[in-house]
Amino acid sequence: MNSPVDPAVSRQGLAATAPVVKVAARHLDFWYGALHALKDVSMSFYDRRVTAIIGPSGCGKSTLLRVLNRIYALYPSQRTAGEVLLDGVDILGASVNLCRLRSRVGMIAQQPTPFPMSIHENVAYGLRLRETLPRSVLDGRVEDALRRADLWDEVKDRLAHSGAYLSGGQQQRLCIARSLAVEPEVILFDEPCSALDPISTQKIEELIDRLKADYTIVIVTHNMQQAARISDYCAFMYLGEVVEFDRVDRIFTAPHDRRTHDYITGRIG
Ligand SMILES: Nc1ncnc2c1ncn2[C@@H]1O[C@H](COP(=O)(O)OP(=O)(O)OP(=O)(O)O)[C@@H](O)[C@H]1O
Repeated sequence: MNSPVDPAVSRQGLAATAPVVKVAARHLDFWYGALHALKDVSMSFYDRRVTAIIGPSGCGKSTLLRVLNRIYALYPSQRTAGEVLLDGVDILGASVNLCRLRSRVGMIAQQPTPFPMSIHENVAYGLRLRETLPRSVLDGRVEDALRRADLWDEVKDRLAHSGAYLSGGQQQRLCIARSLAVEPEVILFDEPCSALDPISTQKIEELIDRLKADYTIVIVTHNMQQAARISDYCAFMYLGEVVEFDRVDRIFTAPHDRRTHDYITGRIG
């Protein structure tokens, strides 16, 4: 069940259309060994909305994503303090099933990373790990994920071919299909277009716009036009802190903090 409407949003008079909090970081700190990379981060990510995270290089954007699906837990020297609530339940707790968490919170990396296997197997792989399905059902789920990732028409006649021979943009959509196949609720995009040409970028942006009807989406981007085009909310990070979080139009037209203003006008970063 989802958490109640965020009080900060209600206060802004948005209650009639206020979205529901899906993920909430509360007083979150993160360390790479001795390096304090996230400092007292508190912010919410809303259901069926796109939230962009912007800020200069090294400010902690990717680190925040890595905490949201606990990928950092693979590295013993990396640790957190505080809470990250997913539907109100802290995912940083010791009892959390990390495999299940990473199905619920999918991650799309900067560089497309298809597995060294066929297009079909790329999408079927995660499904097979989770459940044993008859071939016809599995094929149907693979087709559905590829359709939702806007890739089906381009690959339906070569599902047995290697994913490595697709274009960069197609590979990125294959990775999105792979994530969608295991039925996530939240999708984290870490600069998903930085390695893509403008047409492939446009396709991914259109896809994200459609996906937000069903998912909570968080996107890290260096491209402020992209943040303005596709996000509903935006967080500006600086030196490990969330300096400002608001509706994207406010961030870009009337930021409250001088540092946000300086970043979006190109004075820092
Ligand atoms: N694996 C790691 N080990 C140690 N320090 C790291 C590691 N990854 C990132 N850092 C450091 O943590 C801080 C935040 O890095 P992070 O990658 O989250 O920044 P970012 O805002 O995503 O940067 P960019 O926009 O350049 O990708 C930086 O000081 C970075 O050098």
